[in-house]
Amino acid sequence: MTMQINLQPQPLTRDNFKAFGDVIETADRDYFMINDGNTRRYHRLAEVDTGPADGKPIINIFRSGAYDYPFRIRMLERHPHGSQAFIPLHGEPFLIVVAPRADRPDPNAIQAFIARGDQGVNYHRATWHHPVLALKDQDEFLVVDRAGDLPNCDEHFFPEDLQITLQPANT
Ligand SMILES: NC(=O)N[C@@H](O)C(=O)O
Ligand code: NI
Repeated sequence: MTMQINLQPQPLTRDNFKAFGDVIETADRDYFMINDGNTRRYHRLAEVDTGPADGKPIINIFRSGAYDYPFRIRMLERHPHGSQAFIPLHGEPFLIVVAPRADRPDPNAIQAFIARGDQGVNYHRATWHHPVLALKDQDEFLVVDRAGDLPNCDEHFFPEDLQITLQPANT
């Protein structure tokens, strides 16, 4: 018998995402002035966690195709040795699907969010998440994560009789 789980994306906020990571945004965030009063510094919105010894923080750009929604979530992944941040480069909203850190993702604990185009996310180390879910085809994201010798991407595929569906966001 197929078990169905429907995910309805909710607006991303600092509070509703804090179990999974950080929201990178300027809205309602503290800042201080630098550069002789010409620049606001929104300081330390998130930290880059590079985990064990040889980890190095790296900066990447992901250019991603967009899926059609509703979209079936067949797997989640995690990075056990470091954080991973996604910052949209073109002001486009995007979707996020996460589950709490655990040996395996709990399907009943999966949550979906929609990020505004002026929000990014920083997944904390080992947070289960779906690979980037762009809403606009070929959208680009600045991605800050970890390079190192240790394998840093665990994938978990859900059983075929578990149908997890990510619904379109109410925009
Ligand atoms: N594998 C990879 O670099 N990308 C994923 O980690 C992702 O979260 O999109
Ligand atoms: Ni990832």
